[in-house]
Amino acid sequence: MSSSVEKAKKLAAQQAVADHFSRSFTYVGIGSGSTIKYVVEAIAHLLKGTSSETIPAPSLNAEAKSINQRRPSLDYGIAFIPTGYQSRQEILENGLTPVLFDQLPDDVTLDVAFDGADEVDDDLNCIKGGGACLFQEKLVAQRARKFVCVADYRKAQPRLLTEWPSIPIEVAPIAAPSVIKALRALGSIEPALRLNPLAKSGPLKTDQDFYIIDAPFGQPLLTKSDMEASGESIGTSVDGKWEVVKLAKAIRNITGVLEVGLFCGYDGIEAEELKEAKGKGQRPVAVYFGLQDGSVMTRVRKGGVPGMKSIA
Ligand SMILES: O=C[C@H](O)[C@H](O)[C@H](O)COP(=O)(O)O
Repeated sequence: MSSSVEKAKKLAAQQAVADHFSRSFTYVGIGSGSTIKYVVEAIAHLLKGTSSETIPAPSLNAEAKSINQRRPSLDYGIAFIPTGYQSRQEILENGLTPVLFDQLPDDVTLDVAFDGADEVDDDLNCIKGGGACLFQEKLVAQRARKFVCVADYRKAQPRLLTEWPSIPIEVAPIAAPSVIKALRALGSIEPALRLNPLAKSGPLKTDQDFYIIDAPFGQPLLTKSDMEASGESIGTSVDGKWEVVKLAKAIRNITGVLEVGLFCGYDGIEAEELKEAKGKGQRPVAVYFGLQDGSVMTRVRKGGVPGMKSIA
């Protein structure tokens, strides 16, 4: 990987952490991939020199106290919720405390969740799963008060499937052939089971021991703005092109699909569009892109983040 790309990831991560992380937080979601490691490093750097003892007891809410009682070693009073094996390792290697998603008290909402993305459109819909993580990432993102993405300049595109070639889909192994058939019927061109880098090892397995199918669709996906411009409503397609929410819903409805790597949907509309499926989509409130010139570009949800200018 070129050093300019790595530098871009790091700068974006540092800016995202500066804008969206606080020492007073109790629950922080940590995504997967090569960019998230810079987020964890930036958080650890910020927390360095702050011991758990220096956090005044009243700043911890009831749930945190309860976790602390069960886990006296919760460093800095913050539980970091991983989205898979690599994510957990990043948390541990930076001296922070992972708490698994299924150990969270029922009524807890994460203060923030950070993650990477493979491609982000103008409306902040994302493709994720390029590194075979998407199911736990969606669980964690949906549980967070705010979901923030961090990426390098290559990921900023006007529409999804502009440069990123396909949509990652996590499927039950036994259903892989029938899901591939169903994806073809939806118009996917040569959907393929993702193999291990060492092909003789067979299909790549996710953290859930499921498979990933990568599904190309030939044309960029339409956004809400496209639908408004064409006078069509969200959830329909225009000239045979898929609108992102409609496609996410159609893929989720295929038997054998655990989750689709489209983090999408629009406030008020996403719930309606996706309620027959397995939950609503999830767009980030803000995406930070590290640029080649050493600056950071931010796309923010319309009407979106307290204290931040809305530009998307
Ligand atoms: O499966 C992987 C995750 O969705 C990643 O967050 C995504 O692929 C971005 O990864 P990276 O930061 O390595 O570009």
